[in-house]
Amino acid sequence: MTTLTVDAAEFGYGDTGPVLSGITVTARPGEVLAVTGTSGAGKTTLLNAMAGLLPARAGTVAVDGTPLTSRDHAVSLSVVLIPQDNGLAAILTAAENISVAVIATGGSPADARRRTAGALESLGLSGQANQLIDELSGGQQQRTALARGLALRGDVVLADEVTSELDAANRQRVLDLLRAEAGRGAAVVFATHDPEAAAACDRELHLADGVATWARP
Ligand SMILES: Nc1ncnc2c1ncn2[C@@H]1O[C@H](COP(=O)(O)OP(=O)(O)OP(=O)(O)O)[C@@H](O)[C@H]1O
Repeated sequence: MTTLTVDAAEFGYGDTGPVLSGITVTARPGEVLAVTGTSGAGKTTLLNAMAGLLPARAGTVAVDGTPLTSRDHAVSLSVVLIPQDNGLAAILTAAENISVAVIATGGSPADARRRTAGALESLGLSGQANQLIDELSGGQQQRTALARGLALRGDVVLADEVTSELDAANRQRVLDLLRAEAGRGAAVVFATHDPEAAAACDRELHLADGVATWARP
């Protein structure tokens, strides 16, 4: 069971002013935490910082008390990021994208085969396993990225706008899968601008004007 804590943190880019400041939030095992806000509010900024991609200018981002130093460090602590832009390799198939990620994080080839098939099936993509990413629709690509994230079985799962291109049935399927991730003990953080999706989460942190407030603590 792993807890990710952001404490009195400030985040920004280059020498420009802060995007977010005074951010304090804990992602707890067994919970789905929604991070909401309008476009540009800083949802991706916060999730990238939680993933170890963006250092805090002030304050800390820590996993079980250990401050994150880099993305590699976060990966070693089982922090999985499902990025907004999918991050899939276009020259690989859907199944290969997932298998490579499982093997890169220490899984055996047999693990990779089993987890890839399971993750694709859970997202309704068994029929797309051997298609190249470029041959998939935007929503299928988004579900493939999610399948890859789920196959990694992270202790912390950061899902950035993973329902933005999905129809209602697939959105519900994804919300159920994020809930299942929490059910196996992961700390799940889900960035979304969709109020209905946020309502399905346990707590909601709202970002606006560079600060965070609890819409539902
Ligand atoms: N790499 C970057 N360099 C400079 N500024 C950036 C960078 N990434 C994001 N920003 C700025 O940080 C602010 C927050 O952006 P961010 O992508 O975190 O918002 P968001 O809430 O995820 O938006 P959306 O819902 O549109 O994805 C914006 O003003 C954006 O222009």
